[in-house]
Amino acid sequence: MPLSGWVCIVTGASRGIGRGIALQLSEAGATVYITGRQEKTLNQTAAEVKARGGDCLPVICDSTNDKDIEKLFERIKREQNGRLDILVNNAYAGVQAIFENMGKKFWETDPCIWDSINNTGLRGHYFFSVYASRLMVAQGRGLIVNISSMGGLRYLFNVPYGVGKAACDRMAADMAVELKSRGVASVSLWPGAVQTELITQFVLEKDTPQGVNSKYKEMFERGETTELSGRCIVGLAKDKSLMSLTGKVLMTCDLSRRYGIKDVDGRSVVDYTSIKFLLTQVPYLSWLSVVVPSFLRLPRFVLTLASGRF
Ligand SMILES: NC(=O)c1ccc[n+]([C@@H]2O[C@H](COP(=O)([O-])OP(=O)(O)OC[C@H]3O[C@@H](n4cnc5c(N)ncnc54)[C@H](O)[C@@H]3O)[C@@H](O)[C@H]2O)c1
Repeated sequence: MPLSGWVCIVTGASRGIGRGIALQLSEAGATVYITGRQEKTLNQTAAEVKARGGDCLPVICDSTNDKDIEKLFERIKREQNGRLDILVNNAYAGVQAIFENMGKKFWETDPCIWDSINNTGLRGHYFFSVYASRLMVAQGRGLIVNISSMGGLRYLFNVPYGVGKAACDRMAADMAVELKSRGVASVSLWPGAVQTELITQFVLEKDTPQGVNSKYKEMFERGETTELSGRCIVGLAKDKSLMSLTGKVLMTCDLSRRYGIKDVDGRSVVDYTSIKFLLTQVPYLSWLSVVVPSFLRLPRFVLTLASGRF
C-alpha cells in the first residue's frame, strides 16, 4: 500500500477522470476526500471505492462556491490534524458545453460558455490550491496536480477551453516557483484522450458525432481509461525525484513509461509524442509509421516551439 496513511483530495470525482483518480489513490491506501455537487453520484463513487477495500469520504462541495471550499478545508484540518498530502484539481463543468457548441466560432457562441468552462475548471482550482498550500506549507511537503490537457499548447475545441488549459499549466508552474523552497510540488498533468462516460455519450456512441471529425473519434476509440491518470499520480507521489519535476507539464504517456505502468485494462498507453504515432496522423505519410521504431520521440523543445508564441 504505497500511500497508506496519506490524505488526498480529488475534486469532481463523481464521474470521469476524477472518479478514476479517486479509485486509484484509495486502492494505493490513501484516505481520499472526494468532492462534487450531487450526493447520489458522489456516493456511487464512494461505494465503488469501498467495494475495492479503499477509504473515501464524499463531500458535497461545489467548486464555484467559496464557502463550500473553505468548509472542506476546515473539516480536513479537524479530522486529519491538518494533514494533506495530495490535492488533485480535476472538477470540470465544460464538457457538455464544448460538445454542444463544437464547430462554432467564439463570436457565434454565448459568451457565458467562458463561465461553464473556466469557473469550476480554473478559478475553482486556484481556490483549492490556496487552502491546500496553507496546510502543505505548514507540514513542509505535499503535491498539487492540475488536470489539464494538450489544449494548453495550442488551439483545441474553442477559445475558452485553450485559454483555461494554458492557464492551468501556467498556474502549476507559477505556484511551483513559490512552493518549491517549502517542499511542496505543483504540476500540470495532461491525460491523452480518455474514455469517460460523457465522451462515450457524445462521441463513441454516435456514428457521426456533431462537429467531431473521424480523427478525433479514432483517438477516443484508442483512448485511456479514466483510471490511468490515477495510476500516474500514485507513481509521481512516490517518485524520489518529484521536486525535479515541479512546475512542469507532465503527460500520462511519459509517466506511464517512467513508472512502467500499463492501463488498468492491460492495454499499453498511446504515446502521443512518438514519431510513429505522429506519422499515423499525417495523410500520405502514415505508411512510414510501420517502419519507424516506437522509441523515437519528439524532443520536448519541439513541443515548446509548437505553441507558436514567438
Ligand atoms: N475526457 C478527456 O478525454 C480528457 C482528456 C484530457 C484532459 N481532460 C481534462 O480532465 C478534466 C476532467 O474531465 P472529464 O472528462 O473527466 O470531465 P467530466 O465532465 O466527465 O467530469 C467532471 C467532474 O467534475 C464534476 N463537477 C462539475 N462541476 C463541478 C462543480 N462546480 N463542483 C464540483 N464538481 C464539479 C462533475 O460532476 C464530474 O464529476 C478536465 O479538466 C478535462 O479537460 C479530459
